[in-house]
Amino acid sequence: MDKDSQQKPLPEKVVRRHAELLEEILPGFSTLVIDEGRPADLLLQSFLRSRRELGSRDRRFLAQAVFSYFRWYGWTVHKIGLNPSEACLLGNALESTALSQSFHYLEKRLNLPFPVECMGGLTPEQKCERLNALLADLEDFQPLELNDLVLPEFGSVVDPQKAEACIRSFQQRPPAWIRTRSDAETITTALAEKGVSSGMHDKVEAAVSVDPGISLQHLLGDYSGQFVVQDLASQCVGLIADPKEGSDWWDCCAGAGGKSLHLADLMRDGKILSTDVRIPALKELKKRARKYGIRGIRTQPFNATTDEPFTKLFDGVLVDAPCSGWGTWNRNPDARWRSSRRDVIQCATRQLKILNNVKWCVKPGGLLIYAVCTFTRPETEEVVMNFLDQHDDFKPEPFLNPLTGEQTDGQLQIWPWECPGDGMFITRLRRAE
Ligand SMILES: C[S@@+](CC[C@H](N)C(=O)[O-])C[C@H]1O[C@@H](n2cnc3c(N)ncnc32)[C@H](O)[C@@H]1O
Repeated sequence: MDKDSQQKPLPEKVVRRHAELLEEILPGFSTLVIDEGRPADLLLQSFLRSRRELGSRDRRFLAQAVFSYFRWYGWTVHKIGLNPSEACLLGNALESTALSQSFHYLEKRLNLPFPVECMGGLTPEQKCERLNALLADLEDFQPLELNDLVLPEFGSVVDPQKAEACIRSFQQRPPAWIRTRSDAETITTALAEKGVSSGMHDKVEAAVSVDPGISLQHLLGDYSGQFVVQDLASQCVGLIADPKEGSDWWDCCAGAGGKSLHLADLMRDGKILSTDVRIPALKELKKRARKYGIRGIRTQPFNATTDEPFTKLFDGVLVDAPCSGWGTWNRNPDARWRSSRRDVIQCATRQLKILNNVKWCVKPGGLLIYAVCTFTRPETEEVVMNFLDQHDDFKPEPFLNPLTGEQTDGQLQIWPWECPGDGMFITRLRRAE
């Protein structure tokens, strides 16, 4: 049941407004996301900026509705052929245990040719079976399959043993993760005092999970320097890099610095050069480092595919490479309709290019860490295999899986359901002395 349905009844004009808002935005959003590849969250942000009169309840309703629309789009629009408002209603029913007042109103306005059942408690397979039974009598109906929830080419670049489990995990929003910078208990206690339940990870000491959609910055304002919002799989990258105290690292695709900040916290007194092609992201990184009182991070624009590598050598180089991002589809349900096998292949080419370019900056005996938030074979094991084929001075170095404590052979695929959270592939390579 969503938050609206737990609160006091909404006035009729609000539920009508919700239905009208969906009718207004969904057709345009569909075109922009599906045909032009624009991210749904940015479209929504921009729409909400243009409609300042909408309150937090309306915003929450729209965000939830838009994301559930894209999450089930493969069945509701592609396969069943519903119009956007109908598809949004069915998408919401598929992930709720009861329709909110606004969706109830929408249901009455629409005239779906089958009964709308709430299936929030069912597994994706059970939902599939139930919908197939409900829709069986519709003219020209083709039975739904789990595979319809992603593009047909999905299976061509993913381990066939894992493909269905991946799709299943995309249909559910994972928790949000915090990396605590002091002790996890202080943060979980502070959250409990605000009535928010949270969980500590049993292996990754700093990691705390909370329900998605909670405004942590707002709730934990007094503790703002003591935690970083960072997905659990992303925290594993820093733990696997395991930088030594006082060492000197280069984070060559640093973005806004999630991993640079983690490396800095882990190494204490070390030095990090954080580079990226995006100058605004580096400015944000600087701002975040100041907020956390972290010194020792220097930023510099750098194009890791085309710029000459530095002459300086580092104890470690982290390549958190630009990738297809398929590992994040449970958080960004529209992203699966904006990416293709072609993107995966292009990303893999760029990833190998980056590794080949920056490897010269790893000291003899130093580390090269390669990470991507995806699980497609061309961007993970194949990139590493191609790199190792060309550079026999680098060898995979075994490490312990931070999530389980089990030994790996130097590379780890974290699947989205394992954290649960983002999927991430991480390799630790040691350069020969
Ligand atoms: C996965 S994101 C990095 C996320 C970041 N490390 C973090 O933990 O927050 C990949 C980054 O690579 C950057 N990038 C893309 N192409 C690049 C290039 N040719 N050279 C350097 N950085 C690049 C993107 O701007 C993006 O910030």
